[in-house]
Amino acid sequence: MTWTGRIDGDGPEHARWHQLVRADEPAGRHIALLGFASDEGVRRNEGRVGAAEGPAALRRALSSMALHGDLGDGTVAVHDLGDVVVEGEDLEGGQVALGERIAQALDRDGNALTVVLGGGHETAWGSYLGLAASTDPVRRCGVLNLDAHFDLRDADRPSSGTPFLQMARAREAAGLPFCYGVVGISEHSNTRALFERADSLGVDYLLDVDCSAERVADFVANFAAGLDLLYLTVDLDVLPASVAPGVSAPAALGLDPCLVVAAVRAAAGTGKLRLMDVVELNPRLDVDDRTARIGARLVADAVAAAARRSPVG
Ligand SMILES: N=CN[C@@H](CCC(=O)O)C(=O)O
Ligand SMILES: [Mn+2]
Ligand SMILES: [Mn+2]
Repeated sequence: MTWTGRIDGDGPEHARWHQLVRADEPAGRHIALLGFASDEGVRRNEGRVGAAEGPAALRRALSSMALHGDLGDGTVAVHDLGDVVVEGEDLEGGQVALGERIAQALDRDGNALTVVLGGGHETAWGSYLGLAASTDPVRRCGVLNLDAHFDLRDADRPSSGTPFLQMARAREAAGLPFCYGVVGISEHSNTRALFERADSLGVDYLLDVDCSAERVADFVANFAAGLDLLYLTVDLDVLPASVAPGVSAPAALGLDPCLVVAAVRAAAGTGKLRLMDVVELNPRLDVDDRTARIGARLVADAVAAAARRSPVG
């Protein structure tokens, strides 16, 4: 765990993440952070590996960011639970371990938000396992994905391209609805078969070319309206390649970062956000840590919003 950086002083007015993140279990209200060091999903999906180094790069980018309000004065703690590491090709074992750690984090008294630092988008299946193990099944959960891709691939084995089809099938097997929304879909990066699968599953989506501040805010509000709990998953390839070069599949167009910030804030602003992950950061491909920095910024925005709110049950 590397939490180091600039120090301007000890008081809350100088607070930065590296000064306040702790590894011991907090007694009161807190945000939990957990890394998923995994390359195996992207490797299986024929992508460019390196996402296993994502959690460390996101922590480095968060380290010197300023903390305000209840986070800055330590009233709301940030608890770093370390990393779940995928050993060799055992992605499934890693996802089960991640799910167990997430469920424990979500079930701790005072947990305001749990944030997972990926890993490729296979991280999302571990996130789902954790949410499903922690949550009363009658509660209405929704999965909101900010992504250029549906990741609804039907493949021989799980990968970074399959997590949301895995969720759809698990929900169907349990007799539960699957509420899945995606903001930022690129027509050119998803085949007709994937659009047809999305339609057959009743997926709500907003195309990249149709995203404006108003439409993104409306989409998130409408998606969350009928839900009790929200899980937000952010694939950094939803951003333009100039903003997020450090991903396996950079976007030719992508969403303006202000729109992605607006979507994250809208999701956190519903008061229903319990779990978030940021995925697909590949530090080997990054330029000046640009991708890590915008990923950290999105985490920081969600964490700040969660710290301002009462815990969601
Ligand atoms: N998580 C990755 N999803 C994309 C990758 C596409 C690509 O590599 O070009 C997908 O499988 O569709
Ligand atoms: Mn993607
Ligand atoms: Mn994805």
